[in-house]
Amino acid sequence: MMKRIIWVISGLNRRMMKLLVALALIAYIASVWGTYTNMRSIQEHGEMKIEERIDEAVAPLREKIRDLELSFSQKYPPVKFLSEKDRKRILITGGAGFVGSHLTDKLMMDGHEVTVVDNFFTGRKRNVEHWIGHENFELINHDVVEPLYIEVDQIYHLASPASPPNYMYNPIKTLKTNTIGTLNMLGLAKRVGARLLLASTSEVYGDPEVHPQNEEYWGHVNPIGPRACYDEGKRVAETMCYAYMKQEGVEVRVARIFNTFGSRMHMNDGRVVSNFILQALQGEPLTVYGSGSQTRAFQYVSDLVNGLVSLMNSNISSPVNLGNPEEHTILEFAELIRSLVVSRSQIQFLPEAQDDPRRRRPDIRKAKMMLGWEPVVSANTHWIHTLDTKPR
Ligand SMILES: O=C(O)[C@H]1O[C@H](OP(=O)(O)OP(=O)(O)OC[C@H]2O[C@@H](n3ccc(=O)[nH]c3=O)[C@H](O)[C@@H]2O)[C@H](O)[C@@H](O)[C@@H]1O
Repeated sequence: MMKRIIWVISGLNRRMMKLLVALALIAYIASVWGTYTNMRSIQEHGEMKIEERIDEAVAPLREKIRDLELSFSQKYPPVKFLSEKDRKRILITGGAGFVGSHLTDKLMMDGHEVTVVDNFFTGRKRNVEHWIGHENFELINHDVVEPLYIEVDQIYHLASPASPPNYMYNPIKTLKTNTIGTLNMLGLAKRVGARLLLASTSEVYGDPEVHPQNEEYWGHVNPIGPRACYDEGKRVAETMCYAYMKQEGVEVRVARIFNTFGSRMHMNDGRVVSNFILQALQGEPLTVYGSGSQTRAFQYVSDLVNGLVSLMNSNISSPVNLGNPEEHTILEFAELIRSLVVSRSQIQFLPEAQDDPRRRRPDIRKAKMMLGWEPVVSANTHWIHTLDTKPR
């Protein structure tokens, strides 16, 4: 009997055991599955959390980048689109200077690719800073006295100090810039097959015996005077252009630029326009050198820039005068500035500058006839903008 009971119990136990083992197995599998799914959800949750955190941290940066991109694309003056065929690669030496920066504006706005080269002796970065970062624009800090190797289609060679106090300050540097600098640029033009426009000057006529000055006149320059570094430097630069044209077939253009004024002239430039305006604004005496009977004719910078571009794209290789023939004595000019600024400044007569040209006025018939160019801006309305630095 006892055996039977034990057998029943053990039979029961065996079945129970099986049941218990099965249950334990199921529980184990369930728990393993649960842990696995739990772990996956924790992991997924964790990954999501990390992503969320990264997103949170990056979002303000993304916004900043978007703002920057927007401000970049908005800050440039409007630029025309030019097809590959019409778009030129243009180098402007002295492109951060007074005339150079206005030329840069014009060529950029016309849709060309512009490389400005300047050693910042008289040029200023801020004259072209509104183009920095634009895909068509490049600024290179370089002195043209050193050779330059770049690929371009046209070269506007403007690099040189132009104000008498500036060019007389370091006459050897002025000579090197106008001679070695011009040789380097003509060498570049020859190598890459570019056309070069030289910014020459009315100073090649010196203290002229012919009035008004036309392009046929050979000039009257003192080769050993204080202005010679500039006058003779520009004269030999012209000579170099025609030697390269004749011997190497380089396409050259020569603009003889007469007195020019406009925004971005530096207030310490030392030329008469900025001197008189600054003196009148500060109520200081207007410094007239000599009797003030010497004459000049002033053109506004936008007229000059249009003339330069039109000459570059013409087929005229001989020199062309670019200037406004409206002539004033320096004394008349001092009085005009005084009345425009409504200033109580006195006029102070100082000793005459050595070799100062007594008369200067361009004969612009050639430019009118061959380029269809003439000044359109009446100088009088623009004197006051001279010391502005903003794009205008
Ligand atoms: O303005 C320009 O674009 C030209 O300026 C200068 O030629 P310059 O005519 O001697 O220029 P200024 O220094 O402005 O002198 C003009 C006249 O004003 C007189 N001046 C100048 C400054 C001053 O404070 N007071 C004064 O009476 C000068 O003696 C000169 O007779 C440069 O030499 C040229 O290359 C340049 O093209």
